Amino acid sequence: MAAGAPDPRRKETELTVRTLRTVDSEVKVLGSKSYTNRYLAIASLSGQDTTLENALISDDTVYFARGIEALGHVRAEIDERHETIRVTPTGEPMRAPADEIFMGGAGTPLRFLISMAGHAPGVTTITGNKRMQERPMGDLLAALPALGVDAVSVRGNGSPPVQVAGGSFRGGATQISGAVSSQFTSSLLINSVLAETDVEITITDDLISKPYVEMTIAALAEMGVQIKRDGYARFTVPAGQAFRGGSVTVEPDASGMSYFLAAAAVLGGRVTIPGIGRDSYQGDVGLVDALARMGCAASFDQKGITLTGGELHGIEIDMESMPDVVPTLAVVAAFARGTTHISNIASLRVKECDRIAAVTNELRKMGIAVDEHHDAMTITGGTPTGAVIETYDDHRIAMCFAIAGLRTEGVVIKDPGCVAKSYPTFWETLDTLFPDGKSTTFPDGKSTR
Ligand SMILES: O=C(O)C1=C[C@@H](OP(=O)(O)O)[C@@H](O)[C@H](O)C1
Ligand SMILES: C=C(OP(=O)(O)O)C(=O)O
Repeated sequence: MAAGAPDPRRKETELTVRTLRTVDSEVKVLGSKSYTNRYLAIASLSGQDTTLENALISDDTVYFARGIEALGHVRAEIDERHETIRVTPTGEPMRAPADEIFMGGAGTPLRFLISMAGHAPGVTTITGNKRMQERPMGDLLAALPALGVDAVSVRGNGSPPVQVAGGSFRGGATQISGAVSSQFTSSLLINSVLAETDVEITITDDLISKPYVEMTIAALAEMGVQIKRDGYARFTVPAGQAFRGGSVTVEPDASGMSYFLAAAAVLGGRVTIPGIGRDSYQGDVGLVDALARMGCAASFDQKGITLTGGELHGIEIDMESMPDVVPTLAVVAAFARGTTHISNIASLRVKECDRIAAVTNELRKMGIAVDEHHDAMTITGGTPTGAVIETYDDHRIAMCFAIAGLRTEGVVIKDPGCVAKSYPTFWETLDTLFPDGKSTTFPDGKSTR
């Protein structure tokens, strides 16, 4: 849905989700956050005029567009109505801005910008909101000096604010841990393209969230840049490659899609998402197979992805490669017969909130038994009851519990506007599932539209 006048619900303190008997809808979801971030980064380094079509225009991508512009070498023109972002060189070289760059809660953009600032002569200071100032950057900061870039955490705790001394991104060989976030590796891969010499990146342990690195390599290839690799152990970025500009089209967001697939799963209805298929590099498409294992029917064809709900039962699943859809699957598991064990998800503890703790707390409020482990969650399905859901300034907690509210009476979502991080039109899209076009009410029962 094209962004029109901003949805007034973004400013509410809480909303009650209306229940829905069933669903049979085609849902057009917004463009991918991860692809939009990658294309923005690559376009900004390319020296070419580049237009992103079907771009995600949300808090995170707007922070990134403004962050890139702060380095002085490009303009990023956002056209919300047409869902495009046009990146054009200003003709000026990159340079560290005098003011610090504030990136809000945008984790991937902030991590991409740290390495990018390595190309900007002078000292760039990059910070974010309160939660961002707790999120880890240390592995990335430790990997940059070997390439010629000094980057430090101002408070010495590995989190923003970060200061980057740029202008001598030489290249060479570096090492990085892949255990905390794949975004560090993606940040190095993208920004190494402008290094003076080849860059060799050795991953010192097991890389998590691998599909995101595949997405980075695919986005680079689409824009003319090749990466050499030895599996996930070593990547080489050859120097002196020419970028392709022009226009790129962002595919629908697989994490955003998850909420509407979950609606089909919990309501026993059917939802089709056009414009995305099994061949996507977005690892979150894997949720479709997970929901099929839980009893839904899935099909991938020229129409896109269709999920039809069925008798739900619990499963055992390792979700290391699709962390962002863990909260979605956990909510579906609350309605399933038996137990669902989700493993290998320690990275959820350092996202917009501690998502293992948040999902555990909020499902328990709905009367669902959850065992919380450091890197896992065990959910025993049942009949969830209505509750007031805290969302912890985390878009994904708001969106997945909204789906619980389609089936369970009395689910109130606090701070519904937090969806703007990745899905500003979420509530409007949810409206489209309802025959009367209204998915929410104010807590006094008055319809919002
Ligand atoms: O590269 C990306 O676009 C992302 C990588 C993932 O992070 P981790 O690699 O930290 O798991 C994911 O959670 C995030 O929403 C987007
Ligand atoms: C973890 C997320 O984002 P980021 O790390 O980019 O802030 C997310 O969108 O779920």
